[in-house]
Amino acid sequence: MVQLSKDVRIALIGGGKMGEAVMGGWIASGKEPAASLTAENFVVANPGLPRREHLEQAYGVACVEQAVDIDAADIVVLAVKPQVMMGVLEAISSEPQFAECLFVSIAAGMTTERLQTALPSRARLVRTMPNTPLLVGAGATTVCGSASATEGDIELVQALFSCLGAAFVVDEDDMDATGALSGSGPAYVAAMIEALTAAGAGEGLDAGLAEQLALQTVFGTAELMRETGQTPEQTRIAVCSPGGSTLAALAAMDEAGLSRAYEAGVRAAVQRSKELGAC
Ligand SMILES: NC(=O)C1=CN([C@@H]2O[C@H](COP(=O)(O)OP(=O)(O)OC[C@H]3O[C@@H](n4cnc5c(N)ncnc54)[C@H](O)[C@@H]3O)[C@@H](O)[C@H]2O)C=CC1
Ligand SMILES: O=C(O)[C@@H]1CCC=N1
Repeated sequence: MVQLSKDVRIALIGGGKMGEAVMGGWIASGKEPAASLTAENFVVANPGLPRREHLEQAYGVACVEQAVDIDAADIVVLAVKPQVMMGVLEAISSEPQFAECLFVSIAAGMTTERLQTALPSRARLVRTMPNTPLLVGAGATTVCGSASATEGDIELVQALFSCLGAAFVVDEDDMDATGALSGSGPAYVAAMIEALTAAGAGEGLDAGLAEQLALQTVFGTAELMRETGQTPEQTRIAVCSPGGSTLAALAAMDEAGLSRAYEAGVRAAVQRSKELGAC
């Protein structure tokens, strides 16, 4: 098992939604290698004062306005939007405190080749694609190395994100597709719950009840499949009585282009990731 020194210094650049979720998850985690991490191990750089005040109050972490104000770091988590990433890296690339850091990017689309051009020459880099359920310890994160990352770096980052759910090492060529599937995926599932709620309300159900039924159905189906090891196909077939209402529903959904809609959505997200990577 990979270990972290209890004095490890982790800098978070970008204290927004995902940065907070990752840092907060590590601080709260009882799992190795995050178990020993406390607020003392972190410093956050974020230009907006309200976010800094929130993070200081909620976690007791030290916050600074700009990344150049960070005085020391071993690991740097890059949690800014792709549109500002290169500017952030250029501002710190010649700062001596970052010269030998392990950088961990969570940004959509930005390739390790591109990021590495703006990093200090001796810095190492691992790229990840997490998702928002890591807020509740149920994230899905993909991890890939770079030309500069060691096997130990990749193993450490996978282990750290495993503290926040499941983490899978993949080839970098698959990162945009994994972002389009699991990175954006919570939005698709939430949109499905919204659509089912609206459809139930359209059939006369109370909207609050319809939403609770849709949510519990998504949760219960995922639990059922995880606990029994059923495949999606087995789960689907088990619900479909011959000549029954579920088969009628799936046929109508197919006719309305549901699976083509998922294909088109994931393709659009991959395309947009590639555009963001070129920002
Ligand atoms: N929201 C999501 O579900 C996911 C987001 N991501 C990636 O996470 C990254 C962050 O996204 P969010 O947290 O959603 O965005 P966000 O907008 O909530 O957070 C970004 C933070 O960066 C700060 N920031 C802007 N310029 C800065 C600078 N020069 N130095 C330091 N901080 C700066 C902003 O003030 C903001 O607090 C993005 O690269 C995104 O692609 C990855 C997976 C999922
Ligand atoms: O929408 C986005 O660009 C980010 C990346 C994956 C989820 N949110």
